[in-house]
Amino acid sequence: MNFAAGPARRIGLLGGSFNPSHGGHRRISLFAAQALGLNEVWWLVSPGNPLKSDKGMAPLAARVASAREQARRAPIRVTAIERELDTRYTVDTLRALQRRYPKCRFVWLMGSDNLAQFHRWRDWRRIARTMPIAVIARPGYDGVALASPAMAWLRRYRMSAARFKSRGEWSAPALVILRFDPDDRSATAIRRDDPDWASRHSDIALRDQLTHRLIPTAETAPV
Ligand SMILES: Nc1ncnc2c1ncn2[C@@H]1O[C@H](COP(=O)(O)OP(=O)(O)OP(=O)(O)O)[C@@H](O)[C@H]1O
Ligand SMILES: O=C(O)c1ccc[n+]([C@@H]2O[C@H](COP(=O)([O-])O)[C@@H](O)[C@H]2O)c1
Repeated sequence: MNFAAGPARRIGLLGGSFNPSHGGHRRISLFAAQALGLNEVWWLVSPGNPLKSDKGMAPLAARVASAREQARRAPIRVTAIERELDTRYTVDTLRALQRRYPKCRFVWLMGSDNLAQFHRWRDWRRIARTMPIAVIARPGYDGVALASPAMAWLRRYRMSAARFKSRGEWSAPALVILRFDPDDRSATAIRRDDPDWASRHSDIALRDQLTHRLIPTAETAPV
């Protein structure tokens, strides 16, 4: 990607299954962008969460299509770049992204449900040393996240969103907890209420495939 000379672009990375994507993803991304002073948020639609079974997981193309729909007209890029990078573990993905986009500054975004089990991720301390982390409060998970093994280690690196936003350079580890009017939407609830969501998105995915946009990378994805 070519960037004009000038200050580094500040990018939030939200990895997820997006099975399917929902308004909560959009809302937390826009909120994080505003609170942290980000230029963009990139959604990394995961080929497969290493801790989740494939059972009930819709095809990647349908999940990407649902994410595109949610990201419309927002400074959010939808990518399935892990497929292109051939990475599955976040630690590997983040290293590869930093190598590929040296002019970007990245912050890893996740909901507090993921902080609660972050200590189970491969090389999670290395992830924290690779880039700052911002955690978005999620109804029902904040207590368990704050009491989690990862939080016991991360809390010494905690800083306010205002301090983070005003910093020219970012360093890691750094942890920002973002609190806002919590959003209780979840993909689990959508799958329960609308089990056929993926078949509708398959048509969109097929059309995208025909126009060679099935799996957008960060370069090709629309802003
Ligand atoms: N309502 C929400 N509030 C805060 N964070 C959220 C919310 N929904 C999703 N996230 C975060 O967005 C990222 C991607 O989420 P994901 O695609 O797994 O959706 P989900 O709703 O959590 O799915 P599922 O219900 O299948 O677990 C994760 O870091 C998750 O914690
Ligand atoms: O790297 C790991 O060990 C790891 C373990 C669990 C989840 N992740 C990543 O966490 C992100 C959120 O996943 P999910 O399924 O909760 O939306 C997604 O990018 C996954 O690839 C990563």
